[in-house]
Amino acid sequence: MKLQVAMDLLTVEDALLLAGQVAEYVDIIELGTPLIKAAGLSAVTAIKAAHPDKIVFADMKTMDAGELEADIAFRAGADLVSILGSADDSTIAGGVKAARAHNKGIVVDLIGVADKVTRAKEARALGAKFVEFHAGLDEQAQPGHDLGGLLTAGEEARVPFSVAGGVSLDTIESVQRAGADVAVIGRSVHSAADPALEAKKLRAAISSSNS
Ligand SMILES: O=C([C@H](O)CO)[C@H](O)[C@H](O)COP(=O)(O)O
Repeated sequence: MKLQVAMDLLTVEDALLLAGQVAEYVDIIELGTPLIKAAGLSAVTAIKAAHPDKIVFADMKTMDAGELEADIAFRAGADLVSILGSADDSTIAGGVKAARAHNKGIVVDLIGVADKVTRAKEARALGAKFVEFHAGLDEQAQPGHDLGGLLTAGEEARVPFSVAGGVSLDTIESVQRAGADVAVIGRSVHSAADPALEAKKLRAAISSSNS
């Protein structure tokens, strides 16, 4: 299972600092949606230039104009770009067309989708590299939120998938047991007192479960 760490910060400087601290332990560096909205796609370019050996994920959360938005993110240096599962099929297909032109990938984010299993299969059939079973920050803040539902849905869908939604050191092994291809971590790393140490522990937790 790959480890994806989300730079959910607001400036390129802060993102570069965090990426520098954690890159050694991480497979995929995500430029979070708030960062892209605050700083623009220059954030993607800066991170890819600093970490050319890492997979760079632009969390665009595109809802329309899939081909155009994916194209500008790939041109900026992204290897993976997210499109929302709630978007029209043509938006996902447009993003996939751009990804194929750049030899890159689209990730379909199932945030807010009620029937995640069905939409995951549809997204994969449309050409998504993988789908993200995701409970967003607002959903996580609601009483009774539990990662378990996402993991069960991911297992059931039988497509390549990532899991995002408050994943931490306490839960990363359950994400791996569910068969996820990627664990996405935001606050557990960027809000940690020592982000590098947290990323190192997450990497170790994955590695020990592999053996
Ligand atoms: O995608 C995210 C969210 O929608 C804000 O843009 C986060 O990167 C994702 O949820 C991972 O963050 P945590 O939930 O804090 O682990």
